[in-house]
Amino acid sequence: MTCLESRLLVAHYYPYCPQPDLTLGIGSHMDPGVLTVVLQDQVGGLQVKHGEEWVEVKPIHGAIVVNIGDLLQMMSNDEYKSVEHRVLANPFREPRISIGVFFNPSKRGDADYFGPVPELLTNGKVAHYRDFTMAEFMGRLFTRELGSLVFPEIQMPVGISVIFLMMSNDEYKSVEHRVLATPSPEPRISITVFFNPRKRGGTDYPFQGVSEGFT
Ligand SMILES: O=C(O)CCC(=O)C(=O)O
Ligand SMILES: [Fe+2]
Repeated sequence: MTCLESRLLVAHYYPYCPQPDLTLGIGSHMDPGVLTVVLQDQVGGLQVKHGEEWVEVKPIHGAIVVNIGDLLQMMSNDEYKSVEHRVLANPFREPRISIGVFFNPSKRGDADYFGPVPELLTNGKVAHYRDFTMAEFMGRLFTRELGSLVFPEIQMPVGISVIFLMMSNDEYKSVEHRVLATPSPEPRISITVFFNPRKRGGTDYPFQGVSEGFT
């Protein structure tokens, strides 16, 4: 896969902070690219968010930390999740040093599209993201909220219908949902595509589990 050719090395220096409770070394964020490889020294302070908890990434001599970024989350169609992380302010009397290498695609032309890789969209799997160019991606990078995906709005909600629920024998759940009345002065517009079986004859029983579901 050609999406790691561009590499950016960033060295961080976190000086001793006398009041570490009042600030952070690096605020909560998700790396935008494909992968980040981080080498940290023995001081510590890197944390990843796991559920609602911040978990320390303890320094292990010789070990590297590999972060999944937004692009890999989108290319993997959510098989891998971009990890929210931060660095605490350094309360120790020695500086903390870390080195991050950010891996990104180098193809940045108007015809170079990124998105869920087609190989992952077999067996009826639906793309959670639409394709986008790197120009579009970079354009939104600095306007996103920290700790959120670069393309939150590109994420397409996929509703699982009752028929699909029965065909999957409850592997997938039909999702109850609603739309609030819009409080903003501008109208809200959304477009929904409903996918359904075409065969509707009295003898068409191609849907495994459907008959069971109706009994
Ligand atoms: O200093 C670290 O351990 C992590 C730095 C980081 O998260 C980043 O550069 O994106
Ligand atoms: Fe980071």
